[in-house]
Amino acid sequence: MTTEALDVCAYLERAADALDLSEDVREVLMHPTRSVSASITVRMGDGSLKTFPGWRTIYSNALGPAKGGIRFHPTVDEHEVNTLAFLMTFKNALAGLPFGGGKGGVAVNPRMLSRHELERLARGYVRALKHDLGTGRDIPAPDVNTNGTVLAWMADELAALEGTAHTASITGKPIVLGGIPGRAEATGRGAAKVTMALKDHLGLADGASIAIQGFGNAGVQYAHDMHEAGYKIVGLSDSSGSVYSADGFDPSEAEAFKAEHRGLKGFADEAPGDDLRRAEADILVPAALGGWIDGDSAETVEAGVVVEVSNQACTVGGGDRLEERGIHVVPDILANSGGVSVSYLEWVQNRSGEEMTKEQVFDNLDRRMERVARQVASRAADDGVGLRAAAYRIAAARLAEAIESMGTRRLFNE
Ligand SMILES: NC(=O)C1=CN([C@@H]2O[C@H](COP(=O)(O)OP(=O)(O)OC[C@H]3O[C@@H](n4cnc5c(N)ncnc54)[C@H](O)[C@@H]3O)[C@@H](O)[C@H]2O)C=CC1
Ligand SMILES: O=C(O)CCC(=O)C(=O)O
Repeated sequence: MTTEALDVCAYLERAADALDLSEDVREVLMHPTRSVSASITVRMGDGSLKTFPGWRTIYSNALGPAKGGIRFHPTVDEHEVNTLAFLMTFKNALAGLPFGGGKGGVAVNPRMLSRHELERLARGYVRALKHDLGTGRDIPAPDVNTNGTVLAWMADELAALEGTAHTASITGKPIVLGGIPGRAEATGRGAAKVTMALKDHLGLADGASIAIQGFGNAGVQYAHDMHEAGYKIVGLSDSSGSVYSADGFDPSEAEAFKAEHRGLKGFADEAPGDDLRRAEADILVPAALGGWIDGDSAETVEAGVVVEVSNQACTVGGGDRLEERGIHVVPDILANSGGVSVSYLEWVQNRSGEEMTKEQVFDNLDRRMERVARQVASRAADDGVGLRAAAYRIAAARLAEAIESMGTRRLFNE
Protein backbone atom coordinates (compact mmCIF):
# COMPACT_ATOMS: atom_id res chain seq x y z
CA MET A 1 0.00 0.00 0.00
CA THR A 2 1.37 3.39 -0.95
CA THR A 3 1.72 5.91 1.88
CA GLU A 4 2.26 8.86 -0.45
CA ALA A 5 -0.29 11.57 0.39
CA LEU A 6 -3.22 11.82 -2.04
CA ASP A 7 -3.81 15.13 -3.87
CA VAL A 8 -7.16 15.46 -2.14
CA CYS A 9 -5.39 15.47 1.25
CA ALA A 10 -4.84 19.18 0.47
CA TYR A 11 -8.50 19.69 1.46
CA LEU A 12 -7.85 17.96 4.78
CA GLU A 13 -4.70 19.98 5.43
CA ARG A 14 -6.51 23.26 4.80
CA ALA A 15 -9.38 22.26 7.12
CA ALA A 16 -6.92 21.02 9.75
CA ASP A 17 -5.08 24.36 9.69
CA ALA A 18 -8.33 26.31 9.98
CA LEU A 19 -9.55 24.12 12.87
CA ASP A 20 -6.12 23.86 14.47
CA LEU A 21 -6.40 20.05 14.58
CA SER A 22 -3.78 18.09 16.48
CA GLU A 23 -0.85 16.42 14.71
CA ASP A 24 -2.22 13.04 15.84
CA VAL A 25 -5.55 13.58 14.13
CA ARG A 26 -3.87 14.83 10.96
CA GLU A 27 -1.58 11.82 10.86
CA VAL A 28 -4.52 9.42 11.20
CA LEU A 29 -6.57 11.11 8.50
CA MET A 30 -3.73 11.54 6.00
CA HIS A 31 -3.55 7.81 5.20
CA PRO A 32 -5.98 5.02 4.34
CA THR A 33 -6.46 2.64 7.26
CA ARG A 34 -6.44 -0.44 5.06
CA SER A 35 -6.12 -0.99 1.33
CA VAL A 36 -6.39 -4.49 -0.10
CA SER A 37 -5.62 -5.57 -3.64
CA ALA A 38 -6.67 -8.83 -5.20
CA SER A 39 -6.29 -10.73 -8.45
CA ILE A 40 -9.69 -11.98 -9.53
CA THR A 41 -9.35 -14.84 -11.97
CA VAL A 42 -12.44 -15.61 -14.02
CA ARG A 43 -13.27 -18.54 -16.29
CA MET A 44 -14.29 -16.84 -19.55
CA GLY A 45 -16.98 -18.09 -21.92
CA ASP A 46 -14.37 -19.46 -24.34
CA GLY A 47 -12.84 -21.65 -21.59
CA SER A 48 -9.76 -19.46 -21.01
CA LEU A 49 -8.85 -17.85 -17.68
CA LYS A 50 -8.55 -14.08 -17.35
CA THR A 51 -7.32 -12.15 -14.32
CA PHE A 52 -8.64 -8.72 -13.34
CA PRO A 53 -6.97 -6.55 -10.67
CA GLY A 54 -9.34 -5.32 -7.95
CA TRP A 55 -9.05 -3.16 -4.84
CA ARG A 56 -11.00 -2.24 -1.73
CA THR A 57 -9.92 0.53 0.62
CA ILE A 58 -11.20 1.36 4.07
CA TYR A 59 -9.97 4.92 4.33
CA SER A 60 -11.37 5.47 7.82
CA ASN A 61 -13.70 3.71 10.21
CA ALA A 62 -13.56 6.41 12.89
CA LEU A 63 -17.30 7.14 12.57
CA GLY A 64 -18.48 3.59 11.88
CA PRO A 65 -18.14 0.77 9.36
CA ALA A 66 -16.67 1.88 6.03
CA LYS A 67 -19.21 2.64 3.30
CA GLY A 68 -18.82 3.34 -0.40
CA GLY A 69 -19.41 1.97 -3.87
CA ILE A 70 -17.57 -0.42 -6.16
CA ARG A 71 -16.56 0.82 -9.61
CA PHE A 72 -15.94 -1.38 -12.65
CA HIS A 73 -13.91 0.62 -15.17
CA PRO A 74 -10.80 -0.04 -17.27
CA THR A 75 -8.90 2.93 -15.82
CA VAL A 76 -9.49 2.17 -12.12
CA ASP A 77 -6.34 1.73 -10.04
CA GLU A 78 -5.31 1.71 -6.39
CA HIS A 79 -4.69 5.46 -6.32
CA GLU A 80 -8.17 6.22 -7.63
CA VAL A 81 -9.80 3.81 -5.17
CA ASN A 82 -7.91 5.42 -2.27
CA THR A 83 -8.93 8.90 -3.45
CA LEU A 84 -12.58 7.89 -3.76
CA ALA A 85 -12.43 6.25 -0.30
CA PHE A 86 -11.03 9.51 1.13
CA LEU A 87 -13.95 11.40 -0.42
CA MET A 88 -16.43 8.89 1.03
CA THR A 89 -14.95 9.45 4.49
CA PHE A 90 -15.59 13.20 4.38
CA LYS A 91 -18.93 12.80 2.53
CA ASN A 92 -20.33 10.46 5.18
CA ALA A 93 -19.02 12.64 7.99
CA LEU A 94 -20.53 15.78 6.43
CA ALA A 95 -23.91 14.09 5.94
CA GLY A 96 -23.89 13.03 9.60
CA LEU A 97 -24.09 9.32 8.73
CA PRO A 98 -22.77 6.66 11.16
CA PHE A 99 -20.24 5.45 8.59
CA GLY A 100 -16.57 5.63 7.84
CA GLY A 101 -15.40 5.80 4.23
CA GLY A 102 -14.48 3.06 1.79
CA LYS A 103 -14.46 2.39 -1.94
CA GLY A 104 -13.70 -0.47 -4.28
CA GLY A 105 -12.87 -1.00 -7.91
CA VAL A 106 -12.01 -3.54 -10.58
CA ALA A 107 -10.00 -2.65 -13.67
CA VAL A 108 -12.34 -4.05 -16.32
CA ASN A 109 -14.50 -2.91 -19.17
CA PRO A 110 -17.74 -4.68 -18.23
CA ARG A 111 -19.13 -4.14 -21.74
CA MET A 112 -16.58 -6.67 -23.00
CA LEU A 113 -17.93 -9.38 -20.64
CA SER A 114 -20.92 -11.64 -21.10
CA ARG A 115 -23.53 -11.68 -18.32
CA HIS A 116 -22.09 -14.93 -16.94
CA GLU A 117 -18.53 -13.61 -17.01
CA LEU A 118 -19.69 -10.46 -15.20
CA GLU A 119 -21.43 -12.54 -12.54
CA ARG A 120 -18.30 -14.67 -11.99
CA LEU A 121 -16.24 -11.48 -11.66
CA ALA A 122 -18.68 -9.93 -9.14
CA ARG A 123 -18.76 -13.11 -7.05
CA GLY A 124 -14.98 -13.51 -7.36
CA TYR A 125 -14.46 -9.97 -6.06
CA VAL A 126 -16.45 -10.79 -2.93
CA ARG A 127 -14.63 -14.10 -2.38
CA ALA A 128 -11.26 -12.33 -2.68
CA LEU A 129 -12.23 -9.67 -0.13
CA LYS A 130 -14.55 -11.66 2.14
CA HIS A 131 -12.53 -11.02 5.31
CA ASP A 132 -12.91 -7.26 4.92
CA LEU A 133 -16.57 -6.96 3.96
CA GLY A 134 -19.62 -7.22 6.22
CA THR A 135 -22.21 -5.06 7.92
CA GLY A 136 -19.99 -4.12 10.88
CA ARG A 137 -16.81 -3.70 8.79
CA ASP A 138 -17.31 -2.35 5.30
CA ILE A 139 -20.55 -2.03 3.32
CA PRO A 140 -20.25 -1.75 -0.48
CA ALA A 141 -22.79 -0.23 -2.89
CA PRO A 142 -23.00 0.57 -6.61
CA ASP A 143 -20.82 3.10 -8.42
CA VAL A 144 -19.95 3.57 -12.09
CA ASN A 145 -20.86 0.44 -14.14
CA THR A 146 -22.18 -1.55 -11.18
CA ASN A 147 -25.92 -1.79 -10.66
CA GLY A 148 -28.56 -3.66 -8.65
CA THR A 149 -27.90 -6.90 -10.53
CA VAL A 150 -24.15 -6.82 -9.81
CA LEU A 151 -24.78 -5.91 -6.18
CA ALA A 152 -27.37 -8.72 -5.88
CA TRP A 153 -24.72 -11.26 -6.98
CA MET A 154 -22.27 -9.77 -4.50
CA ALA A 155 -24.79 -9.79 -1.63
CA ASP A 156 -25.71 -13.40 -2.39
CA GLU A 157 -22.07 -14.48 -2.49
CA LEU A 158 -21.26 -12.72 0.78
CA ALA A 159 -24.34 -14.16 2.52
CA ALA A 160 -23.35 -17.67 1.36
CA LEU A 161 -19.78 -17.21 2.61
CA GLU A 162 -20.99 -15.84 5.95
CA GLY A 163 -23.54 -18.64 6.24
CA THR A 164 -26.31 -16.12 6.87
CA ALA A 165 -29.01 -14.45 4.88
CA HIS A 166 -27.88 -11.07 6.16
CA THR A 167 -28.62 -8.46 3.54
CA ALA A 168 -27.33 -5.37 5.38
CA SER A 169 -23.75 -6.08 4.26
CA ILE A 170 -24.34 -4.54 0.84
CA THR A 171 -26.68 -1.75 -0.31
CA GLY A 172 -28.08 -0.83 -3.71
CA LYS A 173 -29.74 -4.22 -4.02
CA PRO A 174 -32.91 -4.83 -6.06
CA ILE A 175 -36.00 -4.10 -3.93
CA VAL A 176 -37.08 -7.75 -3.85
CA LEU A 177 -33.74 -8.62 -2.18
CA GLY A 178 -33.99 -5.98 0.53
CA GLY A 179 -33.19 -2.92 -1.57
CA ILE A 180 -34.93 0.36 -0.88
CA PRO A 181 -37.26 2.33 -3.15
CA GLY A 182 -35.71 5.57 -4.35
CA ARG A 183 -32.00 4.55 -4.34
CA ALA A 184 -31.84 4.85 -8.15
CA GLU A 185 -33.13 8.43 -8.02
CA ALA A 186 -31.27 9.42 -4.84
CA THR A 187 -28.03 10.90 -6.17
CA GLY A 188 -29.58 13.10 -8.87
CA ARG A 189 -32.50 14.08 -6.66
CA GLY A 190 -30.20 14.90 -3.75
CA ALA A 191 -27.99 17.07 -5.98
CA ALA A 192 -31.04 18.92 -7.28
CA LYS A 193 -32.25 19.56 -3.70
CA VAL A 194 -28.80 20.85 -2.74
CA THR A 195 -28.68 23.19 -5.77
CA MET A 196 -32.13 24.57 -4.97
CA ALA A 197 -31.37 24.95 -1.26
CA LEU A 198 -28.26 26.98 -2.20
CA LYS A 199 -30.06 29.14 -4.80
CA ASP A 200 -29.57 32.41 -2.91
CA HIS A 201 -26.02 31.62 -1.81
CA LEU A 202 -25.12 30.84 -5.44
CA GLY A 203 -26.92 33.94 -6.76
CA LEU A 204 -29.10 31.91 -9.14
CA ALA A 205 -32.07 33.55 -10.86
CA ASP A 206 -35.39 31.77 -11.46
CA GLY A 207 -35.15 29.60 -14.57
CA ALA A 208 -31.33 29.57 -14.56
CA SER A 209 -29.79 27.49 -17.38
CA ILE A 210 -27.91 24.22 -16.88
CA ALA A 211 -25.41 22.15 -18.89
CA ILE A 212 -24.93 18.54 -17.72
CA GLN A 213 -21.93 16.36 -18.68
CA GLY A 214 -22.93 12.69 -18.33
CA PHE A 215 -26.49 11.48 -18.91
CA GLY A 216 -26.55 8.33 -16.78
CA ASN A 217 -28.07 7.44 -13.43
CA ALA A 218 -27.25 10.71 -11.66
CA GLY A 219 -27.30 13.14 -14.62
CA VAL A 220 -30.71 12.04 -15.95
CA GLN A 221 -32.43 12.40 -12.58
CA TYR A 222 -30.78 15.76 -11.93
CA ALA A 223 -32.03 16.98 -15.33
CA HIS A 224 -35.61 15.82 -14.64
CA ASP A 225 -35.80 17.36 -11.17
CA MET A 226 -34.29 20.70 -12.19
CA HIS A 227 -36.47 20.87 -15.33
CA GLU A 228 -39.56 20.21 -13.21
CA ALA A 229 -38.50 22.99 -10.84
CA GLY A 230 -38.41 25.47 -13.75
CA TYR A 231 -34.69 25.50 -14.57
CA LYS A 232 -33.68 25.32 -18.25
CA ILE A 233 -31.57 22.36 -19.43
CA VAL A 234 -29.58 23.82 -22.33
CA GLY A 235 -26.69 21.36 -22.67
CA LEU A 236 -26.32 17.60 -22.30
CA SER A 237 -23.60 15.09 -23.10
CA ASP A 238 -22.76 11.42 -22.83
CA SER A 239 -19.95 9.30 -24.21
CA SER A 240 -21.43 9.65 -27.75
CA GLY A 241 -21.10 13.47 -27.75
CA SER A 242 -22.73 16.69 -26.60
CA VAL A 243 -25.84 18.66 -27.60
CA TYR A 244 -26.79 22.30 -26.94
CA SER A 245 -29.86 24.48 -27.43
CA ALA A 246 -30.27 27.93 -25.88
CA ASP A 247 -34.05 27.30 -25.94
CA GLY A 248 -33.70 24.32 -23.60
CA PHE A 249 -34.53 20.60 -23.78
CA ASP A 250 -37.19 18.42 -22.27
CA PRO A 251 -35.09 15.74 -20.48
CA SER A 252 -37.79 13.10 -21.18
CA GLU A 253 -37.32 13.62 -24.91
CA ALA A 254 -33.53 13.40 -24.53
CA GLU A 255 -33.92 10.19 -22.54
CA ALA A 256 -36.22 8.64 -25.15
CA PHE A 257 -33.81 9.63 -27.95
CA LYS A 258 -30.86 8.15 -26.06
CA ALA A 259 -32.73 4.89 -25.46
CA GLU A 260 -33.57 4.56 -29.16
CA HIS A 261 -30.22 5.69 -30.61
CA ARG A 262 -27.95 4.43 -27.81
CA GLY A 263 -26.56 7.93 -27.29
CA LEU A 264 -27.41 11.64 -27.35
CA LYS A 265 -25.45 12.39 -30.52
CA GLY A 266 -27.88 13.73 -33.13
CA PHE A 267 -30.59 14.72 -30.62
CA ALA A 268 -29.84 18.41 -31.31
CA ASP A 269 -26.97 20.62 -32.54
CA GLU A 270 -23.57 19.76 -31.14
CA ALA A 271 -22.34 22.00 -28.31
CA PRO A 272 -19.71 24.56 -29.46
CA GLY A 273 -16.44 22.66 -29.86
CA ASP A 274 -18.27 19.56 -28.56
CA ASP A 275 -17.28 20.78 -25.10
CA LEU A 276 -19.90 21.69 -22.49
CA ARG A 277 -17.30 23.42 -20.32
CA ARG A 278 -17.35 26.27 -22.86
CA ALA A 279 -21.13 26.27 -23.22
CA GLU A 280 -23.16 29.29 -22.17
CA ALA A 281 -25.05 28.21 -19.07
CA ASP A 282 -25.49 29.48 -15.52
CA ILE A 283 -24.76 26.08 -13.95
CA LEU A 284 -22.30 23.45 -15.20
CA VAL A 285 -22.86 19.95 -13.81
CA PRO A 286 -20.13 17.33 -14.30
CA ALA A 287 -21.88 13.95 -13.85
CA ALA A 288 -19.55 11.48 -15.60
CA LEU A 289 -16.02 10.56 -14.49
CA GLY A 290 -13.66 12.61 -12.31
CA GLY A 291 -10.91 15.04 -13.31
CA TRP A 292 -12.93 16.79 -16.05
CA ILE A 293 -12.06 20.27 -14.77
CA ASP A 294 -8.34 20.69 -14.25
CA GLY A 295 -6.20 23.83 -13.99
CA ASP A 296 -6.31 24.39 -17.78
CA SER A 297 -9.94 23.60 -18.50
CA ALA A 298 -11.01 25.68 -15.46
CA GLU A 299 -9.97 28.73 -17.52
CA THR A 300 -12.57 27.88 -20.17
CA VAL A 301 -15.60 27.37 -17.90
CA GLU A 302 -18.35 29.84 -18.79
CA ALA A 303 -20.82 29.05 -15.99
CA GLY A 304 -20.91 30.95 -12.71
CA VAL A 305 -21.68 27.79 -10.71
CA VAL A 306 -20.26 24.25 -10.92
CA VAL A 307 -22.17 21.46 -9.16
CA GLU A 308 -19.87 18.44 -8.78
CA VAL A 309 -22.19 15.47 -9.16
CA SER A 310 -19.26 13.28 -10.22
CA ASN A 311 -16.70 12.44 -7.58
CA GLN A 312 -13.62 14.64 -7.89
CA ALA A 313 -15.10 16.41 -10.91
CA CYS A 314 -12.42 19.05 -10.39
CA THR A 315 -8.80 18.31 -9.67
CA VAL A 316 -7.51 20.24 -6.66
CA GLY A 317 -5.87 22.79 -9.00
CA GLY A 318 -8.99 22.98 -11.19
CA GLY A 319 -11.31 23.63 -8.24
CA ASP A 320 -8.95 26.27 -6.84
CA ARG A 321 -8.77 28.03 -10.20
CA LEU A 322 -12.57 28.11 -10.52
CA GLU A 323 -12.86 29.73 -7.09
CA GLU A 324 -10.10 32.24 -7.93
CA ARG A 325 -12.19 33.15 -10.98
CA GLY A 326 -15.19 33.80 -8.71
CA ILE A 327 -17.05 30.66 -9.81
CA HIS A 328 -18.98 28.92 -7.02
CA VAL A 329 -18.21 25.21 -6.64
CA VAL A 330 -20.70 22.93 -4.87
CA PRO A 331 -18.30 20.15 -3.82
CA ASP A 332 -18.88 16.48 -4.59
CA ILE A 333 -18.96 15.52 -0.91
CA LEU A 334 -22.09 17.67 -0.57
CA ALA A 335 -23.63 17.56 -4.07
CA ASN A 336 -23.68 13.78 -4.57
CA SER A 337 -24.27 12.65 -0.99
CA GLY A 338 -27.92 11.78 -1.70
CA GLY A 339 -26.88 8.32 -2.92
CA VAL A 340 -25.14 7.23 0.23
CA SER A 341 -27.82 8.90 2.37
CA VAL A 342 -30.41 6.55 0.87
CA SER A 343 -27.97 3.62 1.10
CA TYR A 344 -27.93 4.38 4.82
CA LEU A 345 -31.74 4.06 4.90
CA GLU A 346 -31.45 0.69 3.13
CA TRP A 347 -28.94 -0.47 5.75
CA VAL A 348 -31.24 0.72 8.57
CA GLN A 349 -34.21 -1.04 6.91
CA ASN A 350 -32.26 -4.32 6.57
CA ARG A 351 -31.12 -4.20 10.21
CA SER A 352 -34.50 -3.25 11.67
CA GLY A 353 -36.68 -5.36 9.39
CA GLU A 354 -39.01 -2.39 9.01
CA GLU A 355 -39.68 -1.35 5.41
CA MET A 356 -39.83 2.24 4.16
CA THR A 357 -42.03 3.58 1.37
CA LYS A 358 -40.61 5.73 -1.44
CA GLU A 359 -42.39 8.78 0.02
CA GLN A 360 -40.70 8.21 3.41
CA VAL A 361 -37.33 7.75 1.71
CA PHE A 362 -37.66 10.94 -0.34
CA ASP A 363 -38.89 12.91 2.65
CA ASN A 364 -35.88 11.77 4.71
CA LEU A 365 -33.48 12.42 1.80
CA ASP A 366 -34.85 15.87 0.98
CA ARG A 367 -34.69 17.00 4.60
CA ARG A 368 -31.12 15.76 5.03
CA MET A 369 -29.94 17.39 1.79
CA GLU A 370 -31.52 20.73 2.62
CA ARG A 371 -30.23 20.64 6.20
CA VAL A 372 -26.64 19.83 5.24
CA ALA A 373 -26.64 22.32 2.34
CA ARG A 374 -27.80 25.09 4.69
CA GLN A 375 -25.13 24.15 7.28
CA VAL A 376 -22.42 24.33 4.62
CA ALA A 377 -23.68 27.66 3.21
CA SER A 378 -23.89 29.18 6.65
CA ARG A 379 -20.36 28.01 7.57
CA ALA A 380 -19.06 29.38 4.26
CA ALA A 381 -20.66 32.76 4.98
CA ASP A 382 -19.44 32.84 8.61
CA ASP A 383 -15.86 31.88 7.72
CA GLY A 384 -15.74 33.86 4.46
CA VAL A 385 -14.67 30.78 2.47
CA GLY A 386 -15.98 28.73 -0.45
CA LEU A 387 -18.42 25.85 -0.08
CA ARG A 388 -15.72 23.18 -0.36
CA ALA A 389 -13.63 24.62 2.45
CA ALA A 390 -16.74 24.96 4.61
CA ALA A 391 -17.83 21.36 3.91
CA TYR A 392 -14.37 20.00 4.79
CA ARG A 393 -14.25 22.03 8.01
CA ILE A 394 -17.58 20.56 9.17
CA ALA A 395 -16.61 17.01 8.21
CA ALA A 396 -13.04 17.20 9.58
CA ALA A 397 -14.32 18.53 12.92
CA ARG A 398 -16.65 15.49 13.26
CA LEU A 399 -13.90 13.06 12.36
CA ALA A 400 -11.46 14.72 14.75
CA GLU A 401 -13.97 14.55 17.58
CA ALA A 402 -14.51 10.83 16.96
CA ILE A 403 -10.78 10.08 16.78
CA GLU A 404 -10.06 12.03 19.92
CA SER A 405 -12.97 10.45 21.79
CA MET A 406 -11.61 6.97 20.98
CA GLY A 407 -8.10 7.91 21.98
CA THR A 408 -5.12 6.91 19.90
CA ARG A 409 -4.07 3.76 21.81
CA ARG A 410 -5.62 1.33 19.34
CA LEU A 411 -4.62 3.34 16.31
CA PHE A 412 -0.98 3.76 17.26
CA ASN A 413 -0.38 0.56 19.26
CA GLU A 414 0.66 2.81 22.18
N1 LIG B 1 -24.92 6.62 -9.01
C1 LIG B 1 -24.71 7.02 -7.76
O1 LIG B 1 -25.47 6.68 -6.84
C2 LIG B 1 -23.58 7.93 -7.47
C3 LIG B 1 -22.76 8.40 -8.47
N2 LIG B 1 -21.76 9.27 -8.15
C4 LIG B 1 -20.85 9.75 -9.18
O2 LIG B 1 -21.57 10.33 -10.26
C5 LIG B 1 -20.88 10.11 -11.48
C6 LIG B 1 -21.84 9.48 -12.48
O3 LIG B 1 -22.31 8.26 -11.93
P1 LIG B 1 -23.55 7.48 -12.56
O4 LIG B 1 -24.53 8.46 -13.10
O5 LIG B 1 -23.97 6.50 -11.57
O6 LIG B 1 -22.83 6.74 -13.79
P2 LIG B 1 -23.48 6.17 -15.11
O7 LIG B 1 -22.51 5.18 -15.63
O8 LIG B 1 -24.90 5.79 -14.92
O9 LIG B 1 -23.49 7.46 -16.09
C7 LIG B 1 -22.32 8.06 -16.54
C8 LIG B 1 -22.64 8.85 -17.77
O10 LIG B 1 -21.46 9.56 -18.18
C9 LIG B 1 -21.33 9.44 -19.59
N3 LIG B 1 -19.95 9.67 -19.97
C10 LIG B 1 -18.88 8.85 -19.85
N4 LIG B 1 -17.78 9.46 -20.34
C11 LIG B 1 -18.18 10.67 -20.77
C12 LIG B 1 -17.51 11.77 -21.35
N5 LIG B 1 -16.20 11.73 -21.60
N6 LIG B 1 -18.24 12.87 -21.66
C13 LIG B 1 -19.56 12.93 -21.40
N7 LIG B 1 -20.24 11.93 -20.82
C14 LIG B 1 -19.55 10.82 -20.51
C15 LIG B 1 -21.85 8.06 -19.90
O11 LIG B 1 -22.19 7.96 -21.27
C16 LIG B 1 -23.07 8.01 -18.97
O12 LIG B 1 -24.14 8.67 -19.63
C17 LIG B 1 -19.66 9.22 -11.12
O13 LIG B 1 -18.55 10.06 -10.94
C18 LIG B 1 -20.05 8.61 -9.80
O14 LIG B 1 -18.95 8.28 -8.98
C19 LIG B 1 -21.58 9.74 -6.89
C20 LIG B 1 -22.38 9.33 -5.87
C21 LIG B 1 -23.38 8.32 -6.05
O1 LIG C 1 -24.33 4.32 -1.71
C1 LIG C 1 -23.23 4.16 -1.20
O2 LIG C 1 -23.03 3.52 -0.19
C2 LIG C 1 -21.99 4.74 -1.81
C3 LIG C 1 -22.19 5.70 -2.94
C4 LIG C 1 -20.86 6.12 -3.51
O3 LIG C 1 -20.04 5.30 -3.83
C5 LIG C 1 -20.56 7.53 -3.63
O4 LIG C 1 -21.22 8.36 -3.02
O5 LIG C 1 -19.59 7.86 -4.34
